[in-house]
Amino acid sequence: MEQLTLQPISRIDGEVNVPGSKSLSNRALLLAALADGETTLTNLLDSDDIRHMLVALEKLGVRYELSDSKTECKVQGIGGKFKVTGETELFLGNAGTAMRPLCAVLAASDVLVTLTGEPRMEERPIGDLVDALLEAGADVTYLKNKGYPPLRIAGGSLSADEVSVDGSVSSQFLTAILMAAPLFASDTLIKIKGELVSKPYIDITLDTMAKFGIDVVNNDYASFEVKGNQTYKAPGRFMVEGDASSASYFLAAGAIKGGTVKVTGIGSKSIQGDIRFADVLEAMGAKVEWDDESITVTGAPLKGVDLDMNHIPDAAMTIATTALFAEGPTSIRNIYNWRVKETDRLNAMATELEKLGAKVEEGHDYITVWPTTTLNHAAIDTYNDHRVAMCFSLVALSDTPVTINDPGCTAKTFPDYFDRFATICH
Ligand SMILES: O=C(O)C1=C[C@@H](OP(=O)(O)O)[C@@H](O)[C@H](O)C1
Ligand SMILES: C=C(OP(=O)(O)O)C(=O)O
Repeated sequence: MEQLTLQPISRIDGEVNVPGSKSLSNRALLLAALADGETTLTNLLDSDDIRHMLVALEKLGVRYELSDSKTECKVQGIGGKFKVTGETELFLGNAGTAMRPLCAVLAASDVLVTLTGEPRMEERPIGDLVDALLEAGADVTYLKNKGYPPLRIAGGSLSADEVSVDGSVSSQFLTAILMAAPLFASDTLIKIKGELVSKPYIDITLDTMAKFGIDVVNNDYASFEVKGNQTYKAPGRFMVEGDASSASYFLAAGAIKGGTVKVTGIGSKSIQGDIRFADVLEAMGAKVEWDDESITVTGAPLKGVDLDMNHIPDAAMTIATTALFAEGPTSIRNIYNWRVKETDRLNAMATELEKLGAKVEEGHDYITVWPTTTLNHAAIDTYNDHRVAMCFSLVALSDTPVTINDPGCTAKTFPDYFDRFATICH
């Protein structure tokens, strides 16, 4: 297995332009494919999750041209539902932003498809989304375990005056129904069951749909109204913002060991909820400056915090390792769904932090981390989880080296993460 050892870093300083947002890239690609007209996407993320969406769209008959850098893509929209004859298999890796929205859109299209993925994808729930689609008349069957991919979808006309979707495990189920609902044969009232998690991702969905010409009525996140029989309209150009979750590692490094780190490509105008990660760093004691297109963090002594981070589930992982550098314990709360992402992240983070010598309490839906004066040099297992690999790079900001097992797993969302991280390490 490949390993990367990072030696202790004495100073952090610099500017980093983060690659395009995963969440926006995959939403915009799918809507550009469905839209009437041509869309040029710029600053597209080039990573495994996006590649899976691109390959799937190609198999669904969508024509696009990808630039050599793979960050610009001209998509010829099909102007309606997908129509493919014969049976098609789409392999979607471990990309939730491909699996969930494609599942819903394909259920409403004229296709016969199987959706498959990596072994971990077969353990990531999708039953709440399938249940909602069944209410609208979809034909979806589980090929292995009930409630999990792989799935077989015999697409067709969907309609329901009302569908209810449970939002308490993943917001991606609601995102998927929202994106598919304009293709339904009737107007739909989408009602949310349970406590909606990761709410800011719904704002990304609604904002992207609006840019593709579809307005949704949002009744305070309790229900949503979407008109049926609509066609997405190509906006001409769609510029993908930088990825706010990817920014978190650089911003945290600045907070811990700055110097000053300026991240460009996202800023106060960003639609991504993960920009609120900078507020957590500020609450811990770092100095944060906002611009429309950048966020700048300057280091200061940090103190532990006790916060609900349900709204920033991905960036919150970065707080778990930042906590090693704060005075006093840090609790990250209301993050049960860490358990159903790339790995059981609550367990993975607790296990790896303990290897470093930190005291950790792993709760059902929270984690508390106590800093320790000396850290052990450990080989961090990454569980094929890009974020475990990236957030443990921060351990090198201590006096102890850190070894990251399988650093290549960052390819899911940030293939050259370690090279970019090196540019701010001095
Ligand atoms: O819609 C999205 O783009 C995402 C929603 C979040 O998932 P959950 O809603 O499952 O928390 C997030 O963790 C994921 O990385 C991306
Ligand atoms: C949870 C994540 O990914 P996915 O989009 O596959 O859910 C993530 O990127 O942290």
